[in-house]
Amino acid sequence: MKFGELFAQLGSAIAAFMFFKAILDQYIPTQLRISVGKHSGKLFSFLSPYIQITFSEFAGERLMRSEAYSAIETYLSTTSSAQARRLKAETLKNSTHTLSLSMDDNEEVADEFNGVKLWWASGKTTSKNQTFSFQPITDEKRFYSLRFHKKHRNFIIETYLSHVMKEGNAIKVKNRQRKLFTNNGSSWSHVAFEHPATFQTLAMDPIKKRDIVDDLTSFTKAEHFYSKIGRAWKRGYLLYGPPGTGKSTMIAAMANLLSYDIYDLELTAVKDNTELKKLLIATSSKAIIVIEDIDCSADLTGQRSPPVKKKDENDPLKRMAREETESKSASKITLSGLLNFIDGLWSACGSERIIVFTTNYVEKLDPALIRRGRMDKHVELSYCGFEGFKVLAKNYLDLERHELFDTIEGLLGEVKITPADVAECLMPRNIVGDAEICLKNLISAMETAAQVETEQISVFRQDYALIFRKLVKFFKPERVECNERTKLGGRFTHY
Ligand SMILES: Nc1ncnc2c1ncn2[C@@H]1O[C@H](COP(=O)(O)OP(=O)(O)OP(=O)(O)O)[C@@H](O)[C@H]1O
Ligand SMILES: [Mg+2]
Repeated sequence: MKFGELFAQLGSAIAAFMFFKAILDQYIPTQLRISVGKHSGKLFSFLSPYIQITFSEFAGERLMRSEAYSAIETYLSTTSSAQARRLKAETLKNSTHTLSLSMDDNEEVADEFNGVKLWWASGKTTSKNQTFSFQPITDEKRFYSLRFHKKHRNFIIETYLSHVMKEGNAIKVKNRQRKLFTNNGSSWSHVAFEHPATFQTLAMDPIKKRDIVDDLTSFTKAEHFYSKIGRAWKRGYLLYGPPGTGKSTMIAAMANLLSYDIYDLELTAVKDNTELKKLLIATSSKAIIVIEDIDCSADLTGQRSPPVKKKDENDPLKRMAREETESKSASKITLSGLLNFIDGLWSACGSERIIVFTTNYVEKLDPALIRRGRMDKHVELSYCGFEGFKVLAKNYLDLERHELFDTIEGLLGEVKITPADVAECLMPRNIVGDAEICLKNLISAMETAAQVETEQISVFRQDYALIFRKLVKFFKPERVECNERTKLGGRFTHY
């Protein structure tokens, strides 16, 4: 058949179809047609064993993107990148170097949960915008639709959908750019939090480390438990130890482990307890609130001013001085203000928060501040042990073993050296075959420290002997004669 004939036949078929459609449209009433359409849809869904749920990007008239839509989009990102043939890529919010992938319009991917198979499809509806414009503006509404067998209706609605929301939000929290806040008066300002510390790179006793990681992870899963026992969902950590033992590094590792923001509270910049309360209310959940060097941060003695004597009250100068002192002390944070911050009624106005105090002098702190229940976990970060050294050697030099390790283990048992100092010795200085030089540097630093320590002990003992002799001479002069003869002081110097 020639092409011209084929074209003519096709044209007459279309004309015949249009003719019959016009007659049908004219003689069959509109109501009947709509009703037939509706019933055929019902008939189809009655016969189909599948149920469909649609999640619109912008629900109703709201201008805000639907939380459910964006949680689904995040939840499906891994499945989409594995299955969809057409994907959309965009950079994550607040991040220029991380891409997020989602399926393009009109794609479908399959998912499986607890052995139940279901399908997610992406789609969009397009409508013309009513506003006047020379350029026709189209309004696109995107949606996801979920299709599953009707026998799984209850399981999907009650279990699967909440799993999708939870997972999607958890992935979002993990991917988001975290923030490091600092307080300026009663408000917070922030920068991006980009500290790379992790528990893997933290040098400390592995059993202690495991315990802390377990404690933190079970805390994040314990929402139900905390509400069951009637406690606010928060946990207090006290990190103490000498400078350079990794307290601040551990806070960064905690934030990275849990994907939390950090609120670094500078107590000295807070005017009073009211301002402290405002700051607390302004913190979000999934956050670590840190007060570093709590012993130096404020005068937290909790002492009240002594009662005013009657004669002082009559003296105008003394009264003025007292009022000035009182007004000054009213603009300071008190111990009770801080205790309220940690576990007063207001402390429960956010959830999933960790409060961390650090100090070099745990013995200086008021016991009320750090009692169990307030600071639930007390963690001592101490001088570098051999296990800690091995972590640093792996991090800094990529070394898991070396013949000098035995010497180092021996010296670490004798000398108090902080992980910060060990790390400094292990820092490669761009020399080829550097690792051994670094280890030798560390050994000589520890040998020097050991020598200094011995000298200090002997000086201390000499001083001690001198003081002892003076005391004895003061109380029992006749015994000193005897002691001098037996060279008591000299014996001390030979220690
Ligand atoms: N336990 C550790 N593991 C790994 N690195 C550590 C550790 N301790 C210290 N460092 C290294 O030493 C540096 C200082 O440590 P960090 O600031 O955490 O000490 P700190 O205990 O907070 O000291 P300070 O009491 O003076 O605040 C860190 O940048 C880190 O590189
Ligand atoms: Mg620190």
